[in-house]
Amino acid sequence: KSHRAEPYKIKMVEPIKKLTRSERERLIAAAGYNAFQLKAEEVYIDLLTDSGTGAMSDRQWAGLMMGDESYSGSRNFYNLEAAVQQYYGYRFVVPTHQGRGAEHLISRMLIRPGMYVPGNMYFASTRLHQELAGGIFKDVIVDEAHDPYSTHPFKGDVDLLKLEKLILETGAGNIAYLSLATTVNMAGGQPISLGNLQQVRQLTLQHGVRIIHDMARVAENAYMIQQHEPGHQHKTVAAIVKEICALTDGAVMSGKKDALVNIGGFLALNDQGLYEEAKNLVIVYEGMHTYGGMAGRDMEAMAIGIAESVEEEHIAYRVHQVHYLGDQLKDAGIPVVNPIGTHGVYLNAAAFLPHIPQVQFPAQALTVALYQEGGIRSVERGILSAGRNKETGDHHYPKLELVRLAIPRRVYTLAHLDMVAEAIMATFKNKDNIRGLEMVFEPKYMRFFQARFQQV
Ligand SMILES: CC1=C(O)/C(=C\N=C(/C)C(=O)O)C(COP(=O)(O)O)=CN1
Repeated sequence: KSHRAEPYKIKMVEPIKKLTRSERERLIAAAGYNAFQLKAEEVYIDLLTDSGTGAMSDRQWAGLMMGDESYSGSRNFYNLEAAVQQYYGYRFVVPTHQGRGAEHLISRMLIRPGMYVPGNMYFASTRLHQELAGGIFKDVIVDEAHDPYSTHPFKGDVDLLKLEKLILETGAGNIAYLSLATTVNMAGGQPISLGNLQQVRQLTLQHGVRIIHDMARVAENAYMIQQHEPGHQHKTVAAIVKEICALTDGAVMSGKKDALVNIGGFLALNDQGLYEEAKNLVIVYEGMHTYGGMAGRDMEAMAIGIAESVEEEHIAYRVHQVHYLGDQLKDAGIPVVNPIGTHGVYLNAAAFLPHIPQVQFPAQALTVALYQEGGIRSVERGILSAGRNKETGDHHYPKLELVRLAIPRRVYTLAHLDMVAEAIMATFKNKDNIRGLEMVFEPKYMRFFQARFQQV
């Protein structure tokens, strides 16, 4: 294995400790068998999410001291606006407190009840905001994305036939926009190819359908295009990022992933009219359009993080680190989603625990086992996260029953990931003793955050 070293040295540390197994068994039971309910200090290695958990650089920390906390017209807003224009190419920027703030605004602006919102697979908060605005999500991703065994290198691709069929059946006027994610989180952190995006753009322009780009992990997606899509290996990640953005009409961005901040996001648009509308609507929900729910210092840190996110050494190491863990697990015969994702390794819980039926939440049961075994916190990406069908009230039954091991940016070293691999292998050896779960408390929205369980 190419032991590529971290492209940074460490200046500040945060001690972590590992509790005893009996302490962990007691704590996860008290948490209703839901790792979201654990206190962070009860977790040894926290792979719950790569969102907002990254480490900032010395320049970003210095940027916090440059916070201009003026209520309106903050210097940091103009720096953020300039960074978005320079690195992403969008004309207008409306800051929001994080990604779902932008999702909320664009859903209210573009969706009328009954309209369709096609997308390359769903993301929980994105789809919820679409549905709260009366939209109907339609999955138009390629079939391979729903197959954990397929090694298709760009599972984030849109199936052009599915999209065209929807447009012709419903009429372009009934399509609010195409929600296009780079990368696709729920498929296992899978990228879209530039070739597919160009074809999607051609089809949508033909019918006058907007593309709104969910760009939380666009730098990782660009890296996969550079590395694996023929014809792009001589381009910089920064150039590919701009090419991707140029094929869309606007974007919602959670700065908490690729842009390396702990809070922050924005809505970016090219259409002046939509921008004026967003500038007004943001006041209602996020605050003035020059701060959008963020302190000036946070906007400065995000402007700097955007520039850092496309640096070649940074993004190459970031994805390499994820593949370092994924390849170890694959070599050990652990069932993982192929290809290995760009921000996390996804365990195929259905294959890991074939004795647990989907209605007993096998992926959730596996997250519990990983915490008991190694103090590792992971997240369920299966039937629990898929929620209930609005019409029937029954669970959605996704083909993908996964556990995501999301790797925070610039936080853990390869040695920590060796510990994670060891714990997963030990859990796999012991898998027949893992029991299913039944839900004893089910929240109304995005139930996976606060649901509680007991063991079957
Ligand atoms: C693709 C995508 C996401 O992954 C996303 C949030 N993801 C989280 C929190 C995660 O754990 O993956 C969001 C919402 O962003 P937000 O967590 O509100 O800043 C939008 N799009």
